[in-house]
Amino acid sequence: MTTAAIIVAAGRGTRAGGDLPKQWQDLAGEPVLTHTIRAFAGQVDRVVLVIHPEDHARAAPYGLPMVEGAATRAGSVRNALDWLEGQGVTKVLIHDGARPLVSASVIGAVLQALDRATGAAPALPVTDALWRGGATVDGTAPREGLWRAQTPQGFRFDAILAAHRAHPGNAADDVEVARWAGHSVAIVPGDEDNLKLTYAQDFTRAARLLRGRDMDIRLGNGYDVHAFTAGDHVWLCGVKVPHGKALLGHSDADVGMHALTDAIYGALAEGDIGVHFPPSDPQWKGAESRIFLRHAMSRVRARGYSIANCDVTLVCERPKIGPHQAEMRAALAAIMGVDMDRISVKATTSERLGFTGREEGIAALATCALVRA
Ligand SMILES: Nc1ccn([C@@H]2O[C@H](COP(=O)(O)OP(=O)(O)OP(=O)(O)O)[C@@H](O)[C@H]2O)c(=O)n1
Ligand SMILES: C[C@](O)(CO)[C@H](O)COP(=O)(O)O
Repeated sequence: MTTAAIIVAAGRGTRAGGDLPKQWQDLAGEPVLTHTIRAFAGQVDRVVLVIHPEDHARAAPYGLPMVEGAATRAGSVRNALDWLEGQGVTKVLIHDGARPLVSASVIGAVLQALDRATGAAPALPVTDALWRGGATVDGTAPREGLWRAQTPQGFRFDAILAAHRAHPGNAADDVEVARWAGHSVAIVPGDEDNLKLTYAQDFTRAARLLRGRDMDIRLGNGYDVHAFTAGDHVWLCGVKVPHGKALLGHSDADVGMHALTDAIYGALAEGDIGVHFPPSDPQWKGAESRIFLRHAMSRVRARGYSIANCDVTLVCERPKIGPHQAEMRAALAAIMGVDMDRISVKATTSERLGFTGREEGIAALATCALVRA
């Protein structure tokens, strides 16, 4: 069984306006047609583009077979069906190049429905009331049983080829052609986001939907403990805090910064501090923990993320953290290169219970949210 998709992109987009036909206009940094073609990658065995002769050079870089369009959409479809004949195609999907947000699940549902039906197409029920009129409402129309048609519209290949060849022409879509030839067409659930770019304002909505779709949010947590040793200060969240003890560690033992750094590595699924800065490596002996945090931040940026927010909790009886809280937030924010309002530092005691309660050491927990838009 061979499946093919015909993407019709030979129209001139007169209703959308602009310097270029709508399928060549920019949508979120790429031509509309690039998004549409990408949606079919891996979904079908073959993709054929139907292109206006003037657009040949623009479409060539896609490296897909190109068929010349006709004066009408139906004529454009017919040219591609003729071209595919004899290539062993059993199921064909016919899709508007101007519907760049079609989802894999809609494509999959149409293909699947073709196992049982000659034709299948996505649609959404009409939910708004329907009126007749112009400047005023002159009447109403029942909406029950009415659907808003989308693409891809899918068919058994031989059936739709024969139907298009016999049809007198100018059908609005391929379902109309198939039904005219006597085939029944199953309706599969459409998708509100699968809009057709028809008018200029449709681009704004499509760009907003694409932005939302691409957003990626990642969460990480970190936990660290350091024991007290003899000394007169501790480093906590980048601040030197006078204290009757010091924290023991291979580096400067900044337990808060370590927990935060691990939370960031965790969000990226890139291990923890020990993986990037092995304690067995003498070069990190006594190292400032800000080196680790800066490295984690460089990984965040390299992967295209930014910090949404971080939250660090220090668990200790003493030193008291409150007087240093603002300075700690400012220090972390400066090292990370983010606004201070994205960084929280807070503290709690463990009610004198456990190792922190006995003042044998300090524990720290951190969470971090990364966002890529
Ligand atoms: N002769 C045509 C007309 C339309 N199409 C394609 O069919 C799809 C849906 O058509 P429509 O939205 O009507 O596009 P245009 O004809 O380009 O728009 P307009 O009617 O505003 O000029 C579009 O991807 C369009 O490129 C085509 O391949 N050949
Ligand atoms: C095929 C179609 O997308 C179904 O909704 C639509 O009919 C084609 O566009 P047009 O605006 O009707 O020309």
